[in-house]
Amino acid sequence: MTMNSAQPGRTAVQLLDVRKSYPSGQNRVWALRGAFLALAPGSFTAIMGPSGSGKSTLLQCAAGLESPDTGRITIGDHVISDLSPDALTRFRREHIGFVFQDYNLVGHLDVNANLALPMVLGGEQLDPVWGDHLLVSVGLGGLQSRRPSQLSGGQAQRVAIARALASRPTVVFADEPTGALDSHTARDVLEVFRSTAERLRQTVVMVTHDPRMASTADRVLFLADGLVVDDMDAPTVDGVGDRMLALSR
Ligand SMILES: Nc1ncnc2c1ncn2[C@@H]1O[C@H](COP(=O)(O)OP(=O)(O)OP(=O)(O)O)[C@@H](O)[C@H]1O
Repeated sequence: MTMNSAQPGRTAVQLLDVRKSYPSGQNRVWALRGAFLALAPGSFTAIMGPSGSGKSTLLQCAAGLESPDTGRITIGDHVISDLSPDALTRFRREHIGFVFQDYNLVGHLDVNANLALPMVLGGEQLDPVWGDHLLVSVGLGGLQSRRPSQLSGGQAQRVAIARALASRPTVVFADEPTGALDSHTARDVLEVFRSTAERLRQTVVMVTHDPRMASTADRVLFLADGLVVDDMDAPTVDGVGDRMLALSR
């Protein structure tokens, strides 16, 4: 399959010729210059590329957090780039999870309240049995009453992962979810993320700078200058490292 051959409905995430620019003084800087991608349902994909190549912009556009200037973005059967801002917010709440690098937990709320927060903001309740199940799945059973300041970095990121999964989204995006963790904790957290998402049959898209993290994915997409320039199935640490070295030259 080429990167742009998949049809809507048979992919979990599809970008067709997505362009995105930001104002920069009198000019505009092009973060995405015509990005194509098609990701299979249930797949775990890593996005890599040199600094400034457009990884975060791609993730934010695909997750509906930023609007593209032009191009089409599809999640499942829904063309989200055509949705009104209100409809997009509703769609995001129901179908999309997002894990931020710096956890984004609310300091004065305990783990349980942080877990439920996105759903509560959307006017829904988190089923407590499901909430407990998620926390146990990410290895945090019994820590429901802790505040973020009473958690290690790895534990805080596990809460952030559980929170992204709480509404049972079909797709979970993660922007350097292990970037703030030491390598041992990072591997551990990623394994929990992967196995939990696998059990829930979710599609995961993760930006990372680390070839070791990328090599745990089913597939790695490489960005350069706002374009998806390469992809690698069954990645290895050395293979990913070599490809990154070639892109940085
Ligand atoms: N809000 C913004 N305003 C202006 N320019 C932006 C904005 N966000 C991104 N850019 C620019 O768009 C380009 C792509 O940025 P982006 O953050 O998507 O790249 P990246 O590959 O994620 O980089 P990094 O690995 O350093 O995080 C860069 O030139 C960046 O400076």
